[in-house]
Amino acid sequence: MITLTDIAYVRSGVEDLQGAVRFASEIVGLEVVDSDEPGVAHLRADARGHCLTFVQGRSGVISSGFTVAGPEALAEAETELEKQGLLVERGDRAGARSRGVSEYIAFDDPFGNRVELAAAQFRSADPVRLTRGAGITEFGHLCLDAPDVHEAYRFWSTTFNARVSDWVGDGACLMRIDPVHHKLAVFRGEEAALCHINFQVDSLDDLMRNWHFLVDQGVEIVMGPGRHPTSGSVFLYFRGPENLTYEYAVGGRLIEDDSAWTPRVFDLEQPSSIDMWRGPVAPTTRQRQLPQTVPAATS
Ligand SMILES: O=C(O)c1cccc(O)c1O
Ligand SMILES: [Fe+2]
Repeated sequence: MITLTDIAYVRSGVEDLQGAVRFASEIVGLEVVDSDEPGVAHLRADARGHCLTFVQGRSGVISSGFTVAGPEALAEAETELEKQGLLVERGDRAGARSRGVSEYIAFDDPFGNRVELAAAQFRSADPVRLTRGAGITEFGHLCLDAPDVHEAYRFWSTTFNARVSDWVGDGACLMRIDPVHHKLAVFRGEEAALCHINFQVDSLDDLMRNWHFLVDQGVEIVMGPGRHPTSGSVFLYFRGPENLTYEYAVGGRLIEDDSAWTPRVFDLEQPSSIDMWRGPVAPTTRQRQLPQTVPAATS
């Protein structure tokens, strides 16, 4: 079993690099990190050197990154994944540098979501300079799509240390890899995709201020403000350029004692299973997974 220690980053292809960066910084509030790579832009939310990277090119998610404990754990993971019959690619130096990690491997999950594991993600000792006072505290979770969430859970819980915290029927599997209620979620979708990327904010005031700010800026609100009965967080989903859905959330339960927690199943047919305040539920947008047409190591 491979132990994931944290989520690390999302890497996304965008046709309009400037537009994507402008939205992520001026609207979402992330810090733009200096980059000397042409056609590549990095954004920062927390102590991670960066957690969101845009690569000029075809629109769609390129990969989702996680960390393991170190180089030995990464080598073991590589062996383990190959033993399972997965095609594992070793990242090269340029790829590692671009990801802000020491070394990494890449593979596709059974549904075609590109997953990367890093031995270490570089931290930055510089204070985060959020572009506006959005109150972002951290990259909270990432959510992938797969046609069968139970099958997805079999993969994430047998190959990795992911534990289901709650189900929303056959529609969503919310998984933890540490006490945070979920850092990884899989939603039912027709094909592999990035459903959304979550940033935690400091307070309910931040979330509500952000909501008004987004509305003022003409940003499409996908859903919320609402409250998830599962994690208990207050959320707001909104749509950025090229179908990248962002979520701000505040709060969210911690599950400190694994043995004391029984995953709950909420009825997918009930709107209150996603928003216990029963706000309007809009279809979420998703960023489709780009096929790996070039070796992952250089993409
Ligand atoms: O926080 C949650 O519980 C949650 C539930 C459904 C969908 C989500 O994106 C969530 O973050
Ligand atoms: Fe979420």
